[in-house]
Amino acid sequence: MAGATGATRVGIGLIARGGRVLIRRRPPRPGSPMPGLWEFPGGKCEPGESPEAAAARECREETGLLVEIGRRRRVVTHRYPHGLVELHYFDARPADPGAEPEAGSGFIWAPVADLPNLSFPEANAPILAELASSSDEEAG
Ligand SMILES: Nc1nc2c([nH]c(=O)n2[C@@H]2O[C@H](COP(=O)(O)OP(=O)(O)OP(=O)(O)O)[C@@H](O)[C@H]2O)c(=O)[nH]1
Repeated sequence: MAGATGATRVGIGLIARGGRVLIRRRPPRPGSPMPGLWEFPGGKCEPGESPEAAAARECREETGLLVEIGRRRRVVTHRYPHGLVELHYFDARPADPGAEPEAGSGFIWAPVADLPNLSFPEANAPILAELASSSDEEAG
């Protein structure tokens, strides 16, 4: 869905547990940009859908996990060659604290401290810096 700026709004879930977050490599899909980079679960808002609802829906569809969406950490507007996106990043956690992502979904629990060493889409730079600094605080 296009926002007021003409950007495509995207809801993203930072599903965290014990200092780790769920990420996967972007699968190679026909017409889908940036294959091979790591990503958080998320996707475009459907017409009339809030970024929060999109984040919850995409987390469910992509990881198989029912999640509780928490606070909106950050909104980033970024222009890619494939278009302008407005990324809404939400803290999230599995509704069932012991639940694991669906086998075959490709999602893994990555230590937050490792995220700076992995290649993500460039719009993720600010949220990665924020997550890395909060992991430093926890470690210190
Ligand atoms: N899921 C996800 N999307 C991200 C991240 N970072 C980031 O810039 N994006 C961008 O958010 C946009 C929406 O993601 P999407 O997964 O629905 O897009 P897509 O084009 O792969 O999906 P589609 O095949 O349904 O069109 C894409 O432009 C994607 O590059 C991230 O960490 N996770």
